[in-house]
Amino acid sequence: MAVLLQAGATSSISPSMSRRGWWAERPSTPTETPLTDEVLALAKSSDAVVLGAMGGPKWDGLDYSIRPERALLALRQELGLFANLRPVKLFAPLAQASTLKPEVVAGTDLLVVRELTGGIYFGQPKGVTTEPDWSTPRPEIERIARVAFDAAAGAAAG
Ligand SMILES: CC(C)[C@H](C(=O)O)[C@@H](O)C(=O)O
Repeated sequence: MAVLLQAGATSSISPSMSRRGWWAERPSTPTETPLTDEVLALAKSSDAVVLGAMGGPKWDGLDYSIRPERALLALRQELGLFANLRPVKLFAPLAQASTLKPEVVAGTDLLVVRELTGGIYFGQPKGVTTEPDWSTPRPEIERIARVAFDAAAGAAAG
């Protein structure tokens, strides 16, 4: 947030930020949902949501319904954030820090595109079938493929 505020201070963008969520406000022993209706409404009315890393051993014993990552999953679903872009780029000076041989990682520059709101991500439908119903997954697959191919086309164009 400090970086974003600094960026705002030196540009024409003036971010107004609100740090919310139980992990931000009451990180001791939460007993309620990690994403309240109020915080969700705030997220929906915002131009952007910055979500930092969450979770940790401290919260491992919590019931699944109130674990920190439930907020992450709910935000993704409620905001329709289906495309997750995870760039993997090797900075040459860090090649020696990799567990892989430098000659193997040299030049690594790729983008992992991950679907985050569809039935497949949430493990739906459950069970095993020899004749899957593609009516729902097909649009989900097409939209994430479009994001991936657009990114690839953009990268190829330089
Ligand atoms: C919390 C977990 C379900 C989530 C995921 O794997 O989707 C997170 O680890 C991530 O990488 O965004």
